[in-house]
Amino acid sequence: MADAPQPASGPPPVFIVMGVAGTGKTTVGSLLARRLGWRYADGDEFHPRSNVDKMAAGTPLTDEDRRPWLAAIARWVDERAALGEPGVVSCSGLRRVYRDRLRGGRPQVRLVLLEGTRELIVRRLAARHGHFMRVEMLDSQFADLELPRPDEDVTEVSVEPPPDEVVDAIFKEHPDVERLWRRPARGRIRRSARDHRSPRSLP
Ligand SMILES: Nc1ncnc2c1ncn2[C@@H]1O[C@H](COP(=O)(O)OP(=O)(O)OP(=O)(O)O)[C@@H](O)[C@H]1O
Ligand SMILES: O=C(O)[C@H](O)[C@@H](O)[C@H](O)[C@H](O)CO
Repeated sequence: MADAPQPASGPPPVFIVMGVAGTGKTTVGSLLARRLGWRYADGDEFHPRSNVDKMAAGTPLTDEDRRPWLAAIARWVDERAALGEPGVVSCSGLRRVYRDRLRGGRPQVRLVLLEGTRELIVRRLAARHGHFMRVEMLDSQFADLELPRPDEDVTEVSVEPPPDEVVDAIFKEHPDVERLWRRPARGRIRRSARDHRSPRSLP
């Protein structure tokens, strides 16, 4: 991180973008990372195959199923710190115990919860194709969701506006990241033809 001003101490920030399936974690998380020039990792990539198969078959995950997945995401956060790099990772983070596990001993973690009504998310999931997580799973996701209490210091943002505005709302609550941690437009200069395509169509 040669050209970003370093804060007084501690590892660079890592955002964990959370929310029930279909709230836009991938869409918003990857855009947030792109606008900051940071690395993005998708929480779905950390699931063991057995979890993906289970979700695809329409069975909600249990605490036990989620344990190795959360551990793998926590490892990614720790790797960022070891490299001295910031990052963004998505993770549903539905229950408080999961959030505590992810942020425990990691002061650089900033939790962001994406929020939308069931009706809005149903509409978006119904319009999304080719994803293992189907709209039928949404009720179980809302059932597991434990809304953060004020002591958790979670940034809650509505996903009703378009993705760019959702990211603006996150920046508004974290004004230091753009000022201190935005990386030069490396991604923009080198971005591939693929990145020039418009994002997945938004309903
Ligand atoms: N702010 C937004 N406005 C309009 N459409 C959106 C917005 N955010 C996401 N979408 C659309 O909603 C759908 C779900 O978004 P996305 O796949 O990013 O959610 P997700 O939380 O990552 O889902 P999952 O947890 O199942 O992986 C996608 O089709 C996406 O294009
Ligand atoms: O916690 C969970 O129930 C799951 O991990 C899901 O939330 C998925 O990771 C994802 O959000 C679906 O695509």
